[in-house]
Amino acid sequence: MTALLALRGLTAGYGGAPVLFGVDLDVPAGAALALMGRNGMGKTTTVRAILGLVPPTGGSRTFDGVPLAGLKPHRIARLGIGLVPEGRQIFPTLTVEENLIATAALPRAGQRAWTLERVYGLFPRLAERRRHFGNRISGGEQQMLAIGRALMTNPRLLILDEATEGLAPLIRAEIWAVLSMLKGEGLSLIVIDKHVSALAQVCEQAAVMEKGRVVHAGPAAAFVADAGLASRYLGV
Ligand SMILES: Nc1ncnc2c1ncn2[C@@H]1O[C@H](COP(=O)(O)OP(=O)(O)OP(=O)(O)O)[C@@H](O)[C@H]1O
Repeated sequence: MTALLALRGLTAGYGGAPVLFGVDLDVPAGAALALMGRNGMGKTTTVRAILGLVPPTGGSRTFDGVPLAGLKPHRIARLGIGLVPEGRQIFPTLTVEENLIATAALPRAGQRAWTLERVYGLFPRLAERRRHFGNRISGGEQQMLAIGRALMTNPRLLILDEATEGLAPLIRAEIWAVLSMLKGEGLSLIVIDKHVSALAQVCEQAAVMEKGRVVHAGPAAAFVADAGLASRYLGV
């Protein structure tokens, strides 16, 4: 089966300093992949390189069989890759509703479209805060907004970079429940997060990065079950 997203030998860096040294990664359609690794190993850079936000210097990226080389980030996003970026990047001077509308894109044929109502159904707190400015809502609400905003682009693959970082346990649980539901509806996911057991509840696949390469890939449940792997690769 062709992967929805396939990376082969992807290299990238910042200002001539290489960070990715040949990343190989597959995300089959409908699958959820946990992307793990210690700080600074290249997870965020991989995500940024997928979207062309950091220009790759070598290797290949394909999404649904389409080569991404040479495409601008907004074109790549329009193919159906939604990003919930590290740090949320909410527009502070737009309201919750305006944030959701700002990036909305048309669905693909046969896709059940994301609407304001559907996002509010997923996160009722956002409906209550719809007229509040982005910088006047809590961190948890901002994270829900970042997810809702990415969903409004009608993605086929949703990438979440540290989406539960710094959030209270109850809010984290709400976000994990939403991710499970989205996966259940057939959305493909790449999830970067430090909470390994929660990751394994949502993701069936795990990949671990070390120094700009994927050094382990396999079932997430097996990774969690083997304390030696977590200790070796994550230091936990
Ligand atoms: N904008 C940047 N300019 C220069 N170097 C950077 C930049 N962003 C990241 N790096 C470097 O690239 C390497 C990989 O960072 P990256 O953020 O991709 O790692 P990560 O696995 O996502 O870790 P973290 O969990 O800390 O975000 C690190 O050495 C980091 O210092």
